[in-house]
Amino acid sequence: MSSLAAARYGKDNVRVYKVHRDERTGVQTVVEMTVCVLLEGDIETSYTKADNSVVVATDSIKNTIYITAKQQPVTPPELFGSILGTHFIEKYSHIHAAHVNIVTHRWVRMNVDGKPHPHSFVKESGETRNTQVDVHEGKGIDIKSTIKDLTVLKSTGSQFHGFLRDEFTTLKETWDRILSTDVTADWQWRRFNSLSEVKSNAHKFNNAWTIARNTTLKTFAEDNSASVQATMYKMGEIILAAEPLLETVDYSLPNNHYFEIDLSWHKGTKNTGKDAEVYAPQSNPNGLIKCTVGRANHKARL
Ligand SMILES: O=c1[nH]c(=O)c2[nH]c(=O)[nH]c2[nH]1
Repeated sequence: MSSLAAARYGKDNVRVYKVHRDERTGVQTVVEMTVCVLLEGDIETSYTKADNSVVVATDSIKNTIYITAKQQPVTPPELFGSILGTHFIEKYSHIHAAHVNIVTHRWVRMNVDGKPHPHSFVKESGETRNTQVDVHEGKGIDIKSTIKDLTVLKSTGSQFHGFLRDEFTTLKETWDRILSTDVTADWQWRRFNSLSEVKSNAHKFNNAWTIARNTTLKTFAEDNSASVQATMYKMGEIILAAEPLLETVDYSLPNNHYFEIDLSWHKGTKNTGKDAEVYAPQSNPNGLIKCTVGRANHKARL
């Protein structure tokens, strides 16, 4: 005998673009996002008894995403996700949770001849702004915001020494190395009790994103890094201190290695240590360093 232990379903990879046209100034603003909505509730019989009467078709879920984007603001994404998720639990009495994931692509206004262009944009690298919104009927709304794939490199100002040495160690200590990573930073908001509470705090979402991004870049650039671990912890501390509604800040940082190349085989060319100029960027393997920074009263899960 088996039973359904868990189930959720919905539409993934729904690509949506919305333009706002300011008729007065002629300035247009665009948002492009990729949305996933998964629903949970009294839907067991659709799996166990082929009962489709409880199924809100994933096609209808996609349509709802489009209609909500038309009728409601799509920024900040945390607000749009909350409005969308709340719609499903209010509209369908047998749906008890909606999980909304939004990836917002970075179309940044072009500067042409030093002036912001009214309707032309450039996509800035692979970086995205994401949010995961989980709306739980009768419990509230959990929101996590994310910066994903913000790729950075510093050519000095990073060290790594004093690490444990034993019979498995070959890595040399360094007081000056290249540091590069693809930043994933998440910040978890304390639970919102209702959609109206999300709405009354909506101005904080863009602000927190700006703080998180600026803090990540500034700390990365300015910290004379003892390790990825020590630098990422400093970032998390600063972000938590700046926004009281945040419970935790998470970082996940691959250490994208750049290896020195010994070129002494060519006419005694010096290219190591203080003479190193030409390096070999590595794609794998890479270090992967993660942490969650919480408040002092936050229970650690180490
Ligand atoms: O900043 C670092 N942290 C590590 O844990 C580690 N391990 C390693 O080989 N290089 C590095 N660098």
